[in-house]
Amino acid sequence: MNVSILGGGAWGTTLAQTLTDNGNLVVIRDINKEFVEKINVEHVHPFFGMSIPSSIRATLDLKETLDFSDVVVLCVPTKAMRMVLKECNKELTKPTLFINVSKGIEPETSLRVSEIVEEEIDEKNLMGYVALSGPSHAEEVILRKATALVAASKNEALACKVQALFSNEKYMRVYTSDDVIGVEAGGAMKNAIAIVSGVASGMGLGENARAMLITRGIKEILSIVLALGGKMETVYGLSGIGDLIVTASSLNSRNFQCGLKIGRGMTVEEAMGSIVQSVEGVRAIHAGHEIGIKYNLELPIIDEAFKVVEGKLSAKEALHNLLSRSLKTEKYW
Ligand SMILES: NC(=O)C1=CN([C@@H]2O[C@H](COP(=O)(O)OP(=O)(O)OC[C@H]3O[C@@H](n4cnc5c(N)ncnc54)[C@H](OP(=O)(O)O)[C@@H]3O)[C@@H](O)[C@H]2O)C=CC1
Ligand SMILES: O=C(CO)COP(=O)(O)O
Repeated sequence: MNVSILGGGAWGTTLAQTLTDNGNLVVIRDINKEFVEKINVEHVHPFFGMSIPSSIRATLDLKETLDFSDVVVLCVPTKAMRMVLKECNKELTKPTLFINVSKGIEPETSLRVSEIVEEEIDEKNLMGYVALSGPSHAEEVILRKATALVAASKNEALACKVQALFSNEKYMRVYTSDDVIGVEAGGAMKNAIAIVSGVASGMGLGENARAMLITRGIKEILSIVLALGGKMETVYGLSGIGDLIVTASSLNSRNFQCGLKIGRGMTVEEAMGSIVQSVEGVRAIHAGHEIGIKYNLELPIIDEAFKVVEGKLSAKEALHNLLSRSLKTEKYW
């Protein structure tokens, strides 16, 4: 098959390799001329520097990319998603399958990517939508290390199509799901908790504190996913707890690194500015806080994290607030 990828950063270029390994032809569109040249001329991954298959082509031209295929992988940061989709809708000439691999919630609207696609892509241009997510550091997938993902769609046939497209017996196993909300919301909110976990490490708190924040963070992710209409079982799966495990305790995670820097004393702006690649979690903290207000959810960790990223509270004060809450029975739903 021909597959188009929008966003040739760490993840987009890595998935291009997997798709190529599976016998597909891939064109990547990126706005960064340097990345495009690295892929086309040097045949190397723009971030990781290792060789990638020479058949992968990159271009700055959106129309050329959309004309290449009726399967489009969305891999730009969520903050750019609406703008990119608006541009796509103007150029599309056929019904297209959108596969979203970005993990975020839109800042101003708190919408998930499937909702942005519905708003921006005309019905005549939309074949369907699949969210593909799970514990998958690009740094490992580019080395073809064993990884599992979940492909979620309201349309079972399309979820199966994406499962077949990305699965590779040597290193990639894809499951299907019908819970788009659960996969998208869990994938976004795990980034919020990964930042919190990084902050705890940066403050010099121990592994006990990190385990506490991750475990109680799962409760908050669950509350958000259920409030938005997702399923509990999805939170327990690859896109929820699975991705939280890989993100909230790894230096490969940009979100964890961002938290680490905040915990060591950088401002949020300094921490974000020092990481070249996309960090989605700060916006996820804002979105989680807003969703909590809208649905009247108890989200102590996310609410304290919100005050920290807003500069209203130090991480130390936030920790004190969390520890001094009224004592209660442990409950998860
Ligand atoms: N890295 C990983 O391991 C994984 C990442 N993800 C998710 O994938 C998404 C992308 O992450 P990742 O690839 O790591 O991020 P990167 O920052 O590495 O890449 C994003 C790419 O999108 C481009 N881009 C930014 N804005 C626009 C725009 N307006 N129009 C077109 N292209 C744009 C960037 O160009 P420029 O450099 O010029 O800004 C860059 O090439 C995120 O949501 C992330 O959570 C999911 C799974 C794994
Ligand atoms: O989502 C990821 C791994 O599954 C990547 O996480 P970071 O964006 O924190 O690097």
